[in-house]
Amino acid sequence: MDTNYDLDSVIRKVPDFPKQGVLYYDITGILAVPEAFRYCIDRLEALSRGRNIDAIAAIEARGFVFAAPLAERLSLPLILVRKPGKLPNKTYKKRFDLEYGSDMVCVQEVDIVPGTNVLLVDDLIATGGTLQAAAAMFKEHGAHVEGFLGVIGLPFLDYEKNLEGHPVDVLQVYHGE
Ligand SMILES: O=P(O)(O)OC[C@H]1O[C@H](OP(=O)(O)OP(=O)(O)O)[C@H](O)[C@@H]1O
Ligand SMILES: Nc1ncnc2[nH]cnc12
Repeated sequence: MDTNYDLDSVIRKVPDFPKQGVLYYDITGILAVPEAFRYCIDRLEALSRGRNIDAIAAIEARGFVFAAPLAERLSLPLILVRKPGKLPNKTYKKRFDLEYGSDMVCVQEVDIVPGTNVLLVDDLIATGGTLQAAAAMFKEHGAHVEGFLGVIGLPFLDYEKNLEGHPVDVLQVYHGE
């Protein structure tokens, strides 16, 4: 593993996107630098190894980018948690509030296997609302949530409170402007 890559140096900060007053943490700067991207996947892998995980659940869209290589490295099934209207077949749905709006997460019914332990992965955790809704959907249908992983964490938006009860790990924390 590359030791201690400075992720902050490649995360682009964009004021007032997607709306006034939001400082947007843009992970495309990570993806543009192969060593930085590899470092993220190495770290996420190290945080996941040795745990009792049966599947990785990835949150659309930016969460897919990190969860997919992680699932492949761990040889675990990858479950896509998507926005409405994107998944075929029967789906479960859950509405939630975002830092900048509200949205809904969906998963194919066939992808939730009762009794399995699922690790939920996203690029950024702000309020935790997205992961909380996704986790509720898995739990309501009999799966266990093993924990949450993110690349960026914004604890000033209270995700620690909203996701309490399960381990939450992030690689880079920001404490606001
Ligand atoms: O912790 P929360 O307050 O729920 O916010 C975090 C979520 O918001 C962003 O997704 P966004 O809806 O912007 O979608 P995208 O990944 O498709 O760009 C981010 O990728 C997380 O999924
Ligand atoms: N400040 C932020 N930057 C990037 N993605 C986000 N998702 C929710 N809040 C965000």
